Amino acid sequence: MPRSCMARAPRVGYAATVMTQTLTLRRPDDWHLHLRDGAMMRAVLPETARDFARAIIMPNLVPPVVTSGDAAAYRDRILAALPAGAEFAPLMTLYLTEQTDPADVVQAHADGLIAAVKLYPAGATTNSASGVRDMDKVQPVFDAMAEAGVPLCVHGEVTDPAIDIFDREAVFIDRVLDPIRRRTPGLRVIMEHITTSDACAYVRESDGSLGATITTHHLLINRNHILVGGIKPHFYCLPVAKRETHREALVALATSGFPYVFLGTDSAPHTQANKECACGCAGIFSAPVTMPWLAQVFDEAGALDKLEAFTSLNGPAFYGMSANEGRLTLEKAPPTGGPQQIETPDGPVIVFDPGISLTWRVRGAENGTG
Ligand SMILES: NC(=O)N[C@@H](CC(=O)O)C(=O)O
Ligand SMILES: [Zn+2]
Ligand SMILES: [Zn+2]
Repeated sequence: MPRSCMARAPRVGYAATVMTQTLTLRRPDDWHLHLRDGAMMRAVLPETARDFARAIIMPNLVPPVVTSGDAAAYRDRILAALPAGAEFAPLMTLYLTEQTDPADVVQAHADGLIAAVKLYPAGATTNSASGVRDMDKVQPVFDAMAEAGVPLCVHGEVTDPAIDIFDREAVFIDRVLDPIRRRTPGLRVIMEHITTSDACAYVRESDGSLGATITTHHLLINRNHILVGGIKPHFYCLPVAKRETHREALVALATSGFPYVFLGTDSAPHTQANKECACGCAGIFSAPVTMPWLAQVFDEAGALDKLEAFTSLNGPAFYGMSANEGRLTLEKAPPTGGPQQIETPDGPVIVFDPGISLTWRVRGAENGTG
């Protein structure tokens, strides 16, 4: 990739102080992850399984994971691709369509096959063409989910072409999300990959039925990183990064210890060729470097004591699961120069690099049950 074109961040960088500080956390989980399928999945899966014990697996394959049968087959392909000795559990999701059968959803959840259902407004993001156009058509599914306690993960952006791309998340809250929640009492909702102070304010009002995930990259980049000094396709994702005040609101919320906010990396691999082209795909691949970058963000915010809540405690609590017994240790020391890209048979996938120096690294993981 054209490293010379990578952002030198216009905002103040982090100090590169070298100390022998360590931080041991319960092993983290990733509550929003794209593993894809086939050769790409085999290439990226070890990058998540190394640091994370569990991940919510996004269902936006082509074709999508729409039935319990699809989810079981996809889960088996993931388990078969795990490196020997890896302790990693994929938490499966179903892709909500206007044809989704409420009974299939409820049964799949009762069987422990799925952890959640995913709502993509049709056309909102990568591989969302089969998503929902008319929310009324899926109300019976929402009602059944509320009754059975099945969480709903949401890509929260409107697709109305009249709405500016930077406003699509805030408008979604008012026009779509809040109405769904009002007409479906008891429905547990996760607003995924939030990017705005509007979403932060909305989730802060939660009574426990609404949670939110925040990605690694939205804690580190703003829209200037994408657009100033040349267009940077590796910083392009959806929802698109917003202005700096929004990033600051996200950091404040993530580092606050607020119980209904947790990590969802949205690590979304696309090949370099599919990112660096005339119509580059949305998605940032952060799995290999997420934990060091998060340590740096929390360190800089003076909130290292809140990192474990964000990565390892709040998510399982929201989903009604136990925290992991294993541990992950990070150390404040210069990174050992991990790979800047992952090789796949389809071509390289570039690893997220916000263009400032990284001062934390993962020392290692100790597994435990759970
Ligand atoms: N976040 C992204 O920019 N892309 C994701 C889809 C998504 O999570 O919206 C992908 O599948 O590539
Ligand atoms: Zn999304
Ligand atoms: Zn995603």
